[in-house]
Amino acid sequence: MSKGGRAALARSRSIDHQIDEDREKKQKEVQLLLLGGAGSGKSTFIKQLQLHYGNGFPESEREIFTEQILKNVTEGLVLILEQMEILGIKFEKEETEQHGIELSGKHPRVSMKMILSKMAEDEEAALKAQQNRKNADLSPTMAKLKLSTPYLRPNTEMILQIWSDAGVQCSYASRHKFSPEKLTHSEEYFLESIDRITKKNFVPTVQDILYIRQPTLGVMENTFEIDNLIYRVIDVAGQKSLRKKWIHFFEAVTAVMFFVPLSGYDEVLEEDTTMNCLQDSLQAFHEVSHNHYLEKTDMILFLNKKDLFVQKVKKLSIKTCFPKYKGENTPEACLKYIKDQFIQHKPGHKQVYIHVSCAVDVKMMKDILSSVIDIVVEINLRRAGNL
Ligand SMILES: Nc1nc2c(ncn2[C@@H]2O[C@H](COP(=O)(O)OP(=O)(O)OP(=O)(O)O)[C@@H](O)[C@H]2O)c(=O)[nH]1
Ligand SMILES: [Mg+2]
Repeated sequence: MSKGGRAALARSRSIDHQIDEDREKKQKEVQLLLLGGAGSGKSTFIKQLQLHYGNGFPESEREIFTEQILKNVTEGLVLILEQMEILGIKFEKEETEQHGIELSGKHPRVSMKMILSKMAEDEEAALKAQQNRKNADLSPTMAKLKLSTPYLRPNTEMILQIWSDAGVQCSYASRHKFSPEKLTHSEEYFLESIDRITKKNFVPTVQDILYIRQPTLGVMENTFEIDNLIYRVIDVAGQKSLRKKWIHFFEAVTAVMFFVPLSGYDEVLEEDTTMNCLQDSLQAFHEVSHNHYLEKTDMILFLNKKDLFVQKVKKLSIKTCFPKYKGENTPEACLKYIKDQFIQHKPGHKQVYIHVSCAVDVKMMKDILSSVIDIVVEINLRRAGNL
C-alpha cells in the first residue's frame, strides 16, 4: 500500500474509532427535558425519580423541607385572612385579629408578578456580566438565579391560634368563594395537617414533600444512574414569561417530557388571567412538538393531576374548556377527548407516548416511572443506532 493509502486508512480508522466512542458515550447518557406550564407537576416528577431511583428522602435529610411546608401553610393562612375581610366574616376572638395582622405583616403573600419582575432585574444584571460568553454558558447562570428574600420562620403558636378561630374556620369553609386567588390543593393539604406540622419534633413525610409547592424559577438539573445509564433530567420554570429559556436545552435532548395539569380545565393562568390553563397547555404542546430543533425528538406526555381531575369532572363539565364537547360527563370519556385534543396538536410523524398520572401518588408513579424508563432506553438505543 502506498504511503498516501496508509495515511487515508489510518484517518478512516481514527474516524471509525471516534464514531464508536461517540456512540458508546451517547448510549450511556440520556438527557430528559421536562416542560409544561407552571404547577403542572414537573418538579414533583423529579421528586418521584429521587424517591424511586435516587437516595430517596432519608429521615435525616427531610428537615430542610419543613421551611417550605411552613411557607405553604403561612401563605394559605394569609390568603384565608385576606378573603375573610372581602367576604365580611368576623373573627371569633379579638386577639386573633391582632395575630392575623401581625402574621400578614411579617409574611405577606408575594405575587408571582413581583417574583418575576425581581427575576427580570437579576437576570438582566447576570446577563450583562456574561455579555461576552457563549450561549452554552447561559444555563449555569440561570440556575444560579435566586431570589434574595430572607426566610423568616413563622410563629407556630400564632399559626395554631389563628387557625383555631371560628371566624377563620368559617372563611376556610367558604374557600370555594375566594376570588381572584384560590387556595391550592397543597395549601389545603398542609392546613388540614396543621396540628402535626406545628409540633416541635415534626419530620416531613414523603407525602408532605411531594405536596410542597415551590415554583421553579431557574433551571434545575438532576442526575440519576439507572441500570448503568446516566439520566440528566432538566427541570425548567413553567411560567409563561420564563418559557423562552426552554429552547436553550432543545438541541441535546433525548426525549421531552411534557406535563399537563388536567384539573386546570376550569382554571386560568396565574400570570395571564385571560388564558385557560388547559388551552394554554395545548398551545404550548403544539409549539414544542412542532419546533424544528425537536423534529426528531420523541415526546412523553403526562396528563397529570388525574386525582383532582376525576374529583372535578363529577361536579363540572369540561365544556368550560372545550365548548364543542358533546360526550358523557365521566372521567373516562372526558379523558379520552382531552387525549385526542393533544394527539391532534402533534405533527403526524411524531411519536408521543401518553401517561395519565398523579405525580403525588407514590405507588402509581413507581409503575409509570418503570415504563417511562423502558421507553427512554428504547429511544436511546434507536438514536444511538442512527448516529
Ligand atoms: N393533587 C395533585 N397535586 C399535584 C400533582 N402533581 C403535582 N401536584 C402538586 O402541584 C403543585 C405544583 O407542582 P410542581 O411539580 O411544583 O409544578 P411545576 O410544573 O414544577 O411548576 P413550576 O416549577 O412553576 O413550573 C405541587 O404542590 C405538587 O404537590 C397531582 O398529580 N395531583
Ligand atoms: Mg417546578
